[in-house]
Amino acid sequence: MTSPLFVAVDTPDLDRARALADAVAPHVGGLKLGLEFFSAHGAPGIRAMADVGLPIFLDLKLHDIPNTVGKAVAALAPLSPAILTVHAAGGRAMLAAARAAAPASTRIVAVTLLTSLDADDLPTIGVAGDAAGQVGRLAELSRQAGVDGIVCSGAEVAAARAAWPDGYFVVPGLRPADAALGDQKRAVTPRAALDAGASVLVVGRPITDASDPADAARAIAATLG
Ligand SMILES: O=c1ccn([C@@H]2O[C@H](COP(=O)(O)O)[C@@H](O)[C@H]2O)c(=O)[nH]1
Repeated sequence: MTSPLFVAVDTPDLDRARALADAVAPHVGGLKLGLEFFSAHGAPGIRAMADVGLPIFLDLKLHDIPNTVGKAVAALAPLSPAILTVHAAGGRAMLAAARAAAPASTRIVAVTLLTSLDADDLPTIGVAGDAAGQVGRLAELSRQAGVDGIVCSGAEVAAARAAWPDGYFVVPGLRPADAALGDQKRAVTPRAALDAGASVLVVGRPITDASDPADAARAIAATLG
């Protein structure tokens, strides 16, 4: 079975990204490339990373008016990402435009509430209530808009799975028990997220900042088996 573990290759250095990907490839199911890498290398960089032979998760978190997001998704289609992110807060029409513009082979997943935010942050961004409520509302909007799933933290994925049994749930902000949180605030372990119903587990710095990234990826993968 394909591993649900995707490594977040967050670096602007193409040689380092490629070396990291080659090192961890035997232990992961895919590569997540986001704003840091894409801003530095664009489409040619994504093609270079696709040569590793793993599915590519393009985490660009698109958030704009429906026409702009639809055209951006269409422009990205030649890269054939397995997963592409948009922000659920862009609204129903934007989500539907993203889904309509993507190839069938690309899963469109909508970011609900960033895992770097917690209850203290919610009033500062105009959200009343708690994280679970906000994720639940945006998950339902995403489902109704016809996208494939959502991005949420491991703390919300069980409820999301219960409400949307065939949804595709991407969970970042994961940390092995002894790992530094960094800027993540709603972290759980990769195993806990998998048990709660995650489809994809995203792990970055606990692997990429390790002295031996391949061994760190192998150790996390071993907890999932
Ligand atoms: O809510 C979100 C959405 C995306 N991310 C991305 O996942 C990785 C996490 O990296 P770590 O080093 O494991 O913290 C990173 O690329 C984020 O852009 C997220 O963390 N939370």
